[in-house]
Amino acid sequence: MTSLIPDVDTPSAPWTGRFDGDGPEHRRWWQAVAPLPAVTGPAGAAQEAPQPAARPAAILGFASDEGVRRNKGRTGAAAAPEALRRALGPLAFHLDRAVYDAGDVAVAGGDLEGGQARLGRAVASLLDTGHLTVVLGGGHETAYASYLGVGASRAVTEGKRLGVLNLDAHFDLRDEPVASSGTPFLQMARAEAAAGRGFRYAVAGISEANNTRALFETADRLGVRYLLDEDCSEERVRDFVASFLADIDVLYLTIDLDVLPAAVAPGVSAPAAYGVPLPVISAVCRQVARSGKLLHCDVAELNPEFDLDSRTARVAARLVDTLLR
Ligand SMILES: N=CN[C@@H](CCC(=O)O)C(=O)O
Ligand SMILES: [Mn+2]
Ligand SMILES: [Mn+2]
Repeated sequence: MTSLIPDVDTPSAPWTGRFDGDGPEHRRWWQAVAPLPAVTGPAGAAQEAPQPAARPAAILGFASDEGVRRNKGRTGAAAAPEALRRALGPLAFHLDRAVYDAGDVAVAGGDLEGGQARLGRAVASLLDTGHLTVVLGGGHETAYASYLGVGASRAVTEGKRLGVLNLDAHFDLRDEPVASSGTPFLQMARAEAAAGRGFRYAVAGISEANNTRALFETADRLGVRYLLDEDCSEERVRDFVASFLADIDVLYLTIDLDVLPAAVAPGVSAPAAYGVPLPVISAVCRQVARSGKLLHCDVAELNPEFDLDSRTARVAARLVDTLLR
């Protein structure tokens, strides 16, 4: 099968999960996900099912922890796309949309920038062919790769106002000589300025104790909207997200799993001492899914090496499932 997206270098691995039967009433993710079909290629399994109404989703893995390594964190996130597919596979499939797996972009030999460029081209091509794109990171350097795709998509280049909503304990606005998992949103701010566009960036879950005064000053200078972790009640976050959504046309949502409490998400580079409760994060995902503005999303920072009973991967899988409802 010819790939729609030449920049993807690893073919999709087969999805697996529990088998309860072939009928739609038994369907789980592993049975519903189909390889991304070529433009004129044979129909995938998802096309054999009754045609769902919603925009098809396309999943891409970004197998990278080069950004985490450069940011002096705990490496291992390069194995996350595989762990996330393994956690998604057994989930019961209740979605009203087709889901395709477009494979992985792997960062090799420390070439983070090359990998980000390739993922960006793949995302832009999938967006421009009508998909809701979902990237399974990768360290949070995934966000800049995602942005390259979103920023190059027709939706954004033709004038839709883009908003970037980050659920994260960290701003990731570091001003460093090299790109890393700590720099993606400053890179975006600069790229948006170069494109003559405003940068609309909001973060929920910021840990005051884990972001220096310099980072808060950068956030203020860039007009970043943020909510501290201790202020993330369900109601406050709902209002925060609603007011952000009101000012944009299309949303890129990025979930850094270290926004969750360490007991819920132990498998990350920097586990959160405080963290935003899972029901709040899950409510944001439902709110965003219902808004009709979600253009692209990703989950980042899963490190399977430090996970316990795949707890973090299971939580991430459930959030992805919620986002695609
Ligand atoms: N992706 C970003 N990570 C955090 C890491 C913080 C830490 O290691 O304590 C940051 O750079 O701020
Ligand atoms: Mn973080
Ligand atoms: Mn982050």
